[in-house]
Amino acid sequence: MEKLMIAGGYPLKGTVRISGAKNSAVALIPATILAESTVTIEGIPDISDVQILKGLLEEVGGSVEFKDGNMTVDPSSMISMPLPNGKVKKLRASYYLMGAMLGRFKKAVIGLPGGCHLGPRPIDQHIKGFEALGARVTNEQGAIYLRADELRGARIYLDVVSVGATINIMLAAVRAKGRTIIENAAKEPEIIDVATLLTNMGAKIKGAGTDVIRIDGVDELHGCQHTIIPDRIEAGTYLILGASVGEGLLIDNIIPQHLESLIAKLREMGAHIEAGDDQVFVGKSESLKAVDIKTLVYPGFPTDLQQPFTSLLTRAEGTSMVTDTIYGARFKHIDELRRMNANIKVEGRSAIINGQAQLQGAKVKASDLRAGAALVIAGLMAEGITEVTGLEHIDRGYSELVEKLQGLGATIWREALTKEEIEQIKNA
Ligand SMILES: CC(=O)N[C@H]1[C@@H](OP(=O)(O)OP(=O)(O)OC[C@H]2O[C@@H](n3ccc(=O)[nH]c3=O)[C@H](O)[C@@H]2O)O[C@H](CO)[C@@H](O)[C@@H]1O
Ligand SMILES: C=C(OP(=O)(O)O)C(=O)O
Repeated sequence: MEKLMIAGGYPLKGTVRISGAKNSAVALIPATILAESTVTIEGIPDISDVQILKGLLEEVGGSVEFKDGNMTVDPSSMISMPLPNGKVKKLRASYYLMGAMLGRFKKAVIGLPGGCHLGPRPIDQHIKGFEALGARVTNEQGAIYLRADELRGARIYLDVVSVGATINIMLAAVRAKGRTIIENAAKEPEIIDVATLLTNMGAKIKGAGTDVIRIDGVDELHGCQHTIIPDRIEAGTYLILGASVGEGLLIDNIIPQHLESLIAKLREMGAHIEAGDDQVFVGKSESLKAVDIKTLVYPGFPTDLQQPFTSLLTRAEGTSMVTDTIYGARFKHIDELRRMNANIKVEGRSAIINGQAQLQGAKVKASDLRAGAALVIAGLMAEGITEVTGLEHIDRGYSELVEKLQGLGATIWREALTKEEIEQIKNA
């Protein structure tokens, strides 16, 4: 077990290249199950969620190679092996195995998903969609059993705009007989990315990226080659870092349109941002003003950037309010930021941040992935040394974090935990 050591208070400068999108990769990899021959995806990030999904595809008989960001999956000898326990519980996105296996094999047994603890993460809309397509769905001892004699296209209205449900229903519907219409669909870029892969495999999908998606089912899907989109959340994390402690940061391999809500907020704070085609430059910010943000479905401000953005707001002049309408309990990073001298209080779904605090290095714990990113940013802003534990969360979503930050001039390294520290974590 390791911790991150950060010597804060020094400016960062230079270019950082963004990896492929975690939240696409975790859906694209299960989607390969639907093909009858080899699928290659370029630009897959080397993160633990990806390694776990690779293992799960192998468990069901797939042959998977993952080297230099290219993942090649031969799904031809896969079988519908039940996956009620083990690795599936380690990540949220294992729920995409439900849609993909149901689409290909018309049956699946998948344990209820894990992932970051952000409060309740229901999957009722996924299940409603599978049932509408003709599947019988039961929950038996913590695993979801799905069976269908055949899948038939249906009109499905999502009661809640959900990225997960939109993608999962799409995965099953591409192999249903006839037309499926998903109404009130989510519009996130990752949905378009998954639809592009499926289309490359021979699926017929129209409207991905809008709130009505039409899918005409096909009998067979074939292998193909696909390049993943850049990770807008990783890119946003570095943009926030650039505004906090940057003296000129160039973020490379980014789609600026995917981050309009963040860029608008950073500009409103007074940050200097220049957006190009696939690069964004963040200049040194002398003074920053407080702003309010509210997380919303895309193209609103992403919930996944709310926590890193909170760290930045601690140095803004004035009082800011952060409201998370997607995951109202996504505030576990706040206690840790307080340990670092931040002046923040939580009221219901909102955090109220009184700036300008000079953060101080401290021993803190990442409770989830983006809380980890928030603490790394805070550590780089703080005076003195910050020690961050809970790296297993950060490793789920940030490829080569230490190397990328070192490349920008940060003093950051990983260190083995002492026996006493391991004991303390076990007893906590
Ligand atoms: C809308 C949104 O910002 N979604 C983010 C959320 O997706 P994630 O897939 O976790 O969440 P969804 O988009 O599916 O859910 C959005 C909201 O709908 C609710 N819900 C969802 C499914 C369901 O069956 N029933 C239900 O009530 C959720 O509790 C949540 O409040 O986290 C992902 C990883 O952090 C991000 O990539 C997504 O961009
Ligand atoms: C919460 C996240 O991941 P997951 O939904 O996979 O837990 C995230 O990407 O911010």
